[in-house]
Amino acid sequence: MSDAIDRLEAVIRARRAADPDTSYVAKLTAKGRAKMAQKLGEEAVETVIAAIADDRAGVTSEAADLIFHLAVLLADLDLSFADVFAELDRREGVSGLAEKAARPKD
Ligand SMILES: N=c1c2ncn([C@@H]3O[C@H](COP(=O)(O)OP(=O)(O)OP(=O)(O)O)[C@@H](O)[C@H]3O)c2ncn1[C@@H]1O[C@H](COP(=O)(O)O)[C@@H](O)[C@H]1O
Repeated sequence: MSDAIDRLEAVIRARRAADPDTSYVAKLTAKGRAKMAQKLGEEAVETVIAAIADDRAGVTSEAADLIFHLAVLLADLDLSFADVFAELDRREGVSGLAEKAARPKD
């Protein structure tokens, strides 16, 4: 796991119980999971808009917001990027097209 992700997860865990008047993580945590999910969606849309505008600096900034808000949501679910990367490891070497073709048909 990258050091930056490890540090981000540690600070989010530490700040969840902080004073919402002095901590954005605590403020968002107090608002609940639906608000966290909403913020994640907003940051995803902002990343999409920057990408369509070919705004590389914008994508970099919005992607950082996106990853931060994903980390806040994962923490609320007692999940971490280790869980996400373990899933990516499990998928390694499996073509996305082959995986989709093998899905049960409804
Ligand atoms: N990486 C981040 C980070 N990225 C983005 N943000 C904040 O995320 C918010 C999202 O931006 P918006 O403009 O959408 O927020 P907003 O307008 O307040 O949102 P709404 O009220 O409209 O929902 C902003 O307040 C950003 O400052 C972050 N806030 C905190 N961190 C990390 O979390 C740590 C702990 O932060 P605190 O909990 O604030 O101490 C910091 O030291 C950083 O390492």
